[in-house]
Amino acid sequence: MFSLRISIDDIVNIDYGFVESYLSRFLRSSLAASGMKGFVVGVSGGVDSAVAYALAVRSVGVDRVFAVVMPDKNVTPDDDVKDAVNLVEGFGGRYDVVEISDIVDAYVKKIPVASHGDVLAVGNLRARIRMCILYYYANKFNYLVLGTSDRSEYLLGYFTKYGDGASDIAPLIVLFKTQVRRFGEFLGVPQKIVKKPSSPRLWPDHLAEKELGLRYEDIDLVFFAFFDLGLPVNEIPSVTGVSDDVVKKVLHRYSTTIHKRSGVLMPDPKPVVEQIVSSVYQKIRRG
Ligand SMILES: Nc1ncnc2c1ncn2[C@@H]1O[C@H](COP(=O)(O)OP(=O)(O)OC[C@H]2O[C@@H]([n+]3cccc(C(=O)O)c3)[C@H](O)[C@@H]2O)[C@@H](O)[C@H]1O
Ligand SMILES: Nc1ncnc2c1ncn2[C@@H]1O[C@H](COP(=O)(O)OP(=O)(O)OP(=O)(O)O)[C@@H](O)[C@H]1O
Ligand SMILES: [Mg+2]
Repeated sequence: MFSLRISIDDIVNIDYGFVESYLSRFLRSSLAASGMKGFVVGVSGGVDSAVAYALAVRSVGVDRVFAVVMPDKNVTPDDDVKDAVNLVEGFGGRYDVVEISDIVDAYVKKIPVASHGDVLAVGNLRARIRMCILYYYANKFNYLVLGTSDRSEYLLGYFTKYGDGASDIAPLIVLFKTQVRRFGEFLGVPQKIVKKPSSPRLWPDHLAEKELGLRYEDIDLVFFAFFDLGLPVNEIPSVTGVSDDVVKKVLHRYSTTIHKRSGVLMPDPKPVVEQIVSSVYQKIRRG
């Protein structure tokens, strides 16, 4: 009997030339259809935004991409700012550095219930402040906000709702995190960034794999087996070598974050509309 085994190599060893031409066409045609003039992107010094930036520059030209580096001096390592700036300067790109700690402090001071001890709420606030700043640039320059989310983070719901999860266009959503790293190498993103452990930097020493209690290699194997191969959950451990506990943990994250990938919860307008329509018909019948 044939027994299927897959490893992370099956996922990461793909044709990145094909991926680039597919995503570049997508960026160019979406930009043309939108009537907007370019892309604005938050560049953090991490791999996702570096790859999104490099892809955009190679797709539409460096003059149509603006990078905004938005450190918070309380949580962003200086090295991240240097990596972000070096990346953009390496492409000859335009950028601003906007330090956000005063903005975060102003919110915390003004909101009666807020305190810096609310680690998650303040962390998410940082992500949402960055979103507001990016949309300022988008409005001002008639640009689209380029999202940086990869498929692993998206399926895990590992992003701030209406923070880094909010954008106009998100090309990397087709690639798992492990693939984004390889794609970064292919696009010429510096090794230091490609190899940097993922971190949202929403609080000091915040590391993605530590917070999740999961490794991206396992996450990507599980999602690939479940969504792309369509395997039943109980077969995933033997096919991927990922333990049953980890498989369940990954899929639990997916199922508890469905609200992050759907629109705003809205009631069906029909019952209210029907009342109005029936009174209009009564009026018509009465002449
Ligand atoms: N069932 C439901 N239906 C509709 N809405 C629902 C809901 N359950 C919660 N909500 C809403 O969603 C909110 C919770 O979502 P959210 O505010 O996003 O907050 P939450 O998911 O709790 O936190 C964000 C997570 O994403 C991670 N993150 C953030 C930013 C960047 C990155 C990165 O990888 O770089 C990672 C961060 O470390 C943290 O683990 C609730 O406060 C509530 O408003
Ligand atoms: N200091 C920052 N300056 C500018 N943009 C930022 C900053 N921190 C976060 N962002 C934006 O929020 C996005 C989400 O952060 P996230 O940490 O997931 O991505 P990353 O840092 O690019 O890569 P990684 O997930 O590997 O850390 C970033 O890609 C970037 O667009
Ligand atoms: Mg990061």
